Amino acid sequence: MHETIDSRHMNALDLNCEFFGLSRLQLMENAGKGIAEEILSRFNHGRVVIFAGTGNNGGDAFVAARFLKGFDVEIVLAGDVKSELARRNLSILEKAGMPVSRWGSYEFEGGDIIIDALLGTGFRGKLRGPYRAIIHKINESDGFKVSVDVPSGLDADTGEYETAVRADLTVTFHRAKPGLLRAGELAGEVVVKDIGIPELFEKLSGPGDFKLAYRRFEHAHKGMHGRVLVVGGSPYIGAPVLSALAALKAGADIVTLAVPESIYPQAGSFSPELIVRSIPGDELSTENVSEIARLAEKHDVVVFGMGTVDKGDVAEEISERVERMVIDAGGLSPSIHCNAILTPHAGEFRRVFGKEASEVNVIDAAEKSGTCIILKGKRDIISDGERTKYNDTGNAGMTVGGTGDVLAGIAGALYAINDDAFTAACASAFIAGYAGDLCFEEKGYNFTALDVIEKLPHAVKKIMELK
Ligand SMILES: NC(=O)C1=CN([C@@H]2O[C@H](COP(=O)(O)OP(=O)(O)OC[C@H]3O[C@@H](n4cnc5c(N)ncnc54)[C@H](O)[C@@H]3O)[C@@H](O)[C@H]2O)[C@H](O)CC1
Ligand SMILES: [K+]
Repeated sequence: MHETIDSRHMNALDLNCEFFGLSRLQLMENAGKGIAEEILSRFNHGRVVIFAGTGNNGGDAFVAARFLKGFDVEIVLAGDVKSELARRNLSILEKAGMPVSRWGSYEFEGGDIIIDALLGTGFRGKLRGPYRAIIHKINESDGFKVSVDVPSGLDADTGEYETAVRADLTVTFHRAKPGLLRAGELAGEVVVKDIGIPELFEKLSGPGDFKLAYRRFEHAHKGMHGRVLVVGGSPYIGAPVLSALAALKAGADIVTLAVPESIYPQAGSFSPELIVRSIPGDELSTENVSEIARLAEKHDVVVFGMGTVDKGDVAEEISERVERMVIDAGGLSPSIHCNAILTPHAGEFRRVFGKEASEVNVIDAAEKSGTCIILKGKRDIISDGERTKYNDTGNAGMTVGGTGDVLAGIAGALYAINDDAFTAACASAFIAGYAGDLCFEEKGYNFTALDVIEKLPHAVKKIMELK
């Protein structure tokens, strides 16, 4: 497990915890109690001045204040508290009669302990408003300075800062932030507090993983949200069509479906939303590689193999000519020469890698093949050899034919807009299963692959609305 966690991944983990039932209010309570514990282990009385910002960093300190019994605590707000969680904890203090002042109308006369809860992982850009002035006041005071999560003004990821609190102690949560390791003296003593996030929650894909991968740009032009080339079919016709439709519903702007001419008429008749191309021959072969590579030039990713049998050799040759692939079904091969996401189920994994489909073997196969593997199952296992996560979304209704093709299409759409295969793979496994769960809620187990595709936009909307 990594020593540090950056802000984006910490936020993603928070969202995942909430999705798995561990609320941010609970995390804030644990964070606040952790701050108080560190203070109580060093002091047993004194004047405490808490400088609080407008977000959850302030919220943590409002919780801490409740545990500082025997201390003379006062709160100074830098501005209107925006975070609902922080506001809830502030109103508890107000009801408890704790003095709360506003920076503008507050005379700072120092304190024994100064708690810096102005800015944490939500700090972006240049310091705005009164923050620079408050930080200077804090740094001038001779109280014992405790920074919540990170010294305010420090970029939690890069460690860069212009004006930042010079802390004696920094109490950070769950894992250290990369910026803290680069901040040298500035952060003072750094203590990492466990805030009760189960280890498995850090290994389970959740909505936070999807939000790390999915983006929609306001001022975008066609193609910016991904151009996916789906190549497959023969002997099966429907499979590559399902992947292509899934890529569209997962947000890709342009999806081209390329199939052997033997099935072109049928494959081309399924949907006007797809650009359909015919490749010479009854079935795919290595002779088609130049044609496929030419088509791939206008696309960000090639999704290959759905509806084919035993086309690993074709996949290998394509992988020498393109940047990025998603490979499924008959296209699976252990020797792919480009960045790729492979989506085998247990049987396919045994066939392709000649080993049992266990977590250890998936990690080993991903490492040796230099690819990212999604081993599909009741619990999907996703690994790029270095990082490994699971996905538990989905249900028994997804054993119906075609859901694997749907996952391959989704992975194509997300890999088209993410350079990191692992990020795209975790997000794909999560949203495919989540869409299946929404289908189950509506229809029970007898839904089909087309139902999952139809549910995708709704699934994405629900996840992106989560704050
Ligand atoms: N899992 C955890 O680790 C938990 C961490 N917690 C704490 O939450 C903060 C992050 O909270 P967030 O609300 O996302 O952001 P901040 O409080 O850090 O700041 C946002 C706040 O500040 C304003 N702001 C942002 N940049 C600037 C700027 N340049 N100038 C002025 N103001 C700025 C912005 O408008 C926001 O209102 C984390 O550090 C932990 O302390 C959770 O409480 C528990 C779980
Ligand atoms: K802080």
